[in-house]
Amino acid sequence: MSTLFQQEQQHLQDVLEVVDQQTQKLKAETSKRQQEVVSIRRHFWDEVKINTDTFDDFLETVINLRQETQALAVGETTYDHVKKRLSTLQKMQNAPYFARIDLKEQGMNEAEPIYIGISSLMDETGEDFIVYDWRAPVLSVYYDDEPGHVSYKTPSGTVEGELEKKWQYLIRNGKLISMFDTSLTIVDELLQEVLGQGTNKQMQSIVSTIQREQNKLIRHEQGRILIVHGAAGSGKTSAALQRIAYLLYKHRATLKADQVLLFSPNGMFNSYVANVLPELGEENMQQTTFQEYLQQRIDGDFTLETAYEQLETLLTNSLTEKMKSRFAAIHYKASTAFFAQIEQYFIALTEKGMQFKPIVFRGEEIVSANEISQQFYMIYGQLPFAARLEKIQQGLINTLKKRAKYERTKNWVQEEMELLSDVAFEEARRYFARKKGFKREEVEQFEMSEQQLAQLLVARRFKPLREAIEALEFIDIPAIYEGLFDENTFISQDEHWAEICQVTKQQLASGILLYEDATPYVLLKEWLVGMQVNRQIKYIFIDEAQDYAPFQFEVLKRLFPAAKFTILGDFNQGIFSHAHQLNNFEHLIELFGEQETTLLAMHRSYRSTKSIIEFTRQLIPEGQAIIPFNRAGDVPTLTILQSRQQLHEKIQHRVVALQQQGMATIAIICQSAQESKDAYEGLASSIDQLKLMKSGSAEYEQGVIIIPAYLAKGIEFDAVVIYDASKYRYGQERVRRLLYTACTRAMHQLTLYSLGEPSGFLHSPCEQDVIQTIVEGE
Ligand SMILES: Nc1ncnc2c1ncn2[C@@H]1O[C@H](COP(=O)(O)OP(=O)(O)OP(=O)(O)O)[C@@H](O)[C@H]1O
Repeated sequence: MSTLFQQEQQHLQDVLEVVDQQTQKLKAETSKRQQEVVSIRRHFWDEVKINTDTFDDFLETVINLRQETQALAVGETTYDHVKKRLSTLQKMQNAPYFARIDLKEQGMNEAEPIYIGISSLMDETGEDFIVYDWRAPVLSVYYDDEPGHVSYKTPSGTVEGELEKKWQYLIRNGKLISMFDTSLTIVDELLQEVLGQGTNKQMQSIVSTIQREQNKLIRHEQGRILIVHGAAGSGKTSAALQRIAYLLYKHRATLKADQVLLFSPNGMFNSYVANVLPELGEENMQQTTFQEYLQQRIDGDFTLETAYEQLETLLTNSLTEKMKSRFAAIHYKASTAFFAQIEQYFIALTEKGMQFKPIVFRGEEIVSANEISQQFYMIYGQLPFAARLEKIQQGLINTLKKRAKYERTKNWVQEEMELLSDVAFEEARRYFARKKGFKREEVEQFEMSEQQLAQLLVARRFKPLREAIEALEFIDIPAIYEGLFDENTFISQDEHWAEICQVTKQQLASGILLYEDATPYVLLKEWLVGMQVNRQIKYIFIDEAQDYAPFQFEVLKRLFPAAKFTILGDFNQGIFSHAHQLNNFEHLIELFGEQETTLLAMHRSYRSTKSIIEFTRQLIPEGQAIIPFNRAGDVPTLTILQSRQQLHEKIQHRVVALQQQGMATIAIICQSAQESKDAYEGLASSIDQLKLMKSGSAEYEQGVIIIPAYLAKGIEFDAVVIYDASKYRYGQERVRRLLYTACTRAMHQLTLYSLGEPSGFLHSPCEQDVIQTIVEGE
C-alpha cells in the first residue's frame, strides 16, 4: 500500500471523527430542541390569557398570542434546521467527501488541498473548512478545469490560481476503497462503477461524478431561458436536479424550494425523482404536470382528454380520413400561428362575439343572456374589456340583492321554514344571536323572528349564484371557444382550416375536450376572466420538453412572468404528434429573444452500455452525433418469431435468465396501452409478480413490469425487453421515435422480439451489425 494511500486513509479517519463528534453534539441538540417545541405546544394556552373584556385586555391577548406563536415558529424552524443538518451528517458518515483539488491561489506560497463533499464541514473553531460544499464558487474549477492556470468567480470578484492536482475517491461505508489522480489521466473508473450498478427504485444524485458539459447546465446563470437539447441518457434530468440544488445553495438567502417548480411528464416520474434533493440535503421543489394545470383550469367545463389518451387513440387506430384530419388539427392547434389567431379573436371580442349565460333562479330567468350582451356591447361598450365585465358583475350582484329581498315573502320560503329540522333551526338561531352581539352564554335568550329566518334561507339559496357571478361564470366560455371555429369568423392561412372547424365543432358538442384543444381553450379562458399569473415562482424546469407544443410555451411564459426557465428535452424522443415536425428548440429563441436565451447541447450518453448505444443511435437520423460512454455489455438481440405462443415462451425464459444475471428492474415495453394489456394477459400466469403499469400509476415499481413506451419515458431499467418490434407495430415514420425512446430505457441489457417481419427501422442496425438477429422457425 502506498504511503499516499495510507495518508489519505488517515485523513479520512480524522474527518470521520469530526463528523462523528458533530453528529453526537447535534443529536443532543435535536432532542433539546424537540423538547422545547413540544413544551411550547403543550403549554401554549397556559401562557396565553384570553381576556376580551375591554379593548386593552383584548390587545394584550393578541400580543400575547403573537409572542407565543412566534416562539413556536422559531422553535420549529430551529428544530427543522438541526434535523436537516443531522441527516446530512449521517450521509457524510458514509462518505464525507468524494474528491479533492490542490489549488494555489494567487499570492499563496503553496497549494492548499480542498476536499469536496455533498455539504461543507467546519473544524471545531468554526473558522476553517475541512470539507467544502460541491457548490462553493471555487469548485467550478474542479468540474471545469484541467491542471494549470485557472480562475473562478466569487461574489467579491474573480480569483486566479494554479490548479495543481485533481483527485477522486471511492469511499464506501467510511472506508477508502480507491483513489484516482484525475489530473494525470482521464479516468472513468468511478463513473464506470456508478453506472455499472443496478437501478434503484428512485433516481440517485450524481454529485460525485458530474461531467463538464453537465456542470455548464448546473451552474448556468445568464438570461431568462436555458434550453438543453441532450441525447437520451445524457443526464438532463439528473443535471437539472443538481442545478436546483445548486440554485438553492447559491441563492439560499432569497430562494426557497417552493419557489422552484418542475413540470414533469407524469405522477410516476414525480415519485421517481423525489429522492435526489433530500439526498443532497435540500428540500424538494414543487412538482406538477401540465395535465394537472389544464385539469384545474378546465374545472368541469368539459371532460378533458389526457395527452396519453390522445396518443393511445392515434397509435391504435388506422390512418383513416378522419384520423388524417385529426393529425392536421393537432399540428395547427400546437402552433404559434394558432396562438396569434386566438389573440386576434380575443381582441375582436371587444366588438362582437361574446356569449353569455342567463342568470337563472329556481328555474326562472332573472337576467337574460341578451341583456348581459347588450350591457357589454352597448351600455358599457366604451370601457375596456375587463372594466365592462366588472360593471356587469356589480350590476348582477345588485339585481340579486333586490331579488333576494323580493323572494323572502314567497311561498317556497314559507314551505322551507316549515320543513326545517330542529338542528338547522337551532343553528340559524345561534348564527343570528352571535351576529347581533350576544355572548356565548347569552345565546339561549335570543329569539329569532320569522323574518330573520326567511332572510337567512333566501341568502343561502342565492349564495351559489352570487359566487358564480363573482367568478364571472355568466360568460359562456365554451360557446365563445366554439365561435372561434365558425368558418366565417376567420380566414386562416392553414389549408385544413375548414376541415378543422367542422371536426372541432362536432367534437365540442360531445362535451369532451380533446387534448389539442385544452391549452387553447384554457388560454382563451385565462384571457376572458383575467389571467391568474404566478409571480412567486422564480425558476421553472420543464423536463421532456419535446412533448410541449410551441403554443404551450407561450402560455407558460405568460403564467409565470417572474420565472427563469430551464428547458430540457430530446427531439428524438418526441412521441406526441405535434412534435413530429420539430427537430430542435430553435423556435423557442423567439420566446424571450436571443439576448435572454442560451442553447446547450449534450451529446454524451451515460445510461446504457456502449453496445446498446451503438445500436440505438442507428435508429434515428443523425444518431452518430451521440457519444457512448465506454461501458462494456452484451450486444442487443432481435429474435424473429412466428407465433404469439412462441413469443410468450421466449419472453418468459428471457426474464428468468435476466433475473439470474441479477437484473432487478426488467421492463417489457409495448407500443401502446392496448398492446400492454394484451401482453399482460398473455404473460401474467407465467411470469411471477408481473405488474402492468397504466397512465394513472403513481409509483415506479421494481421487479418485472409491462409498460407502454410513452409511460416509460424519462425512467430507466436494468433490462428492457421490446415485446414486438415488428413492422406491424413500428411501421410508420411517426412511431420511429417511440421505438427509440423504448430502447434507450435500457441500462445493461436490451432484447427485442418481433412477431413476423421486423420494423424497417431495424434494417440499418442489422446492416451495421450492432444487433444480433436470431430467426426462430415455424
Ligand atoms: N455524471 C453522471 N454521473 C453518474 N451517473 C450519471 C451521470 N450523468 C448521467 N448519469 C446516469 O445516467 C442515467 C441517465 O440520466 P438521466 O435520466 O438524467 O438522463 P436524461 O438525459 O434525462 O435521459 P432521457 O432523456 O433518456 O430520459 C441515470 O442513471 C443517471 O444517474
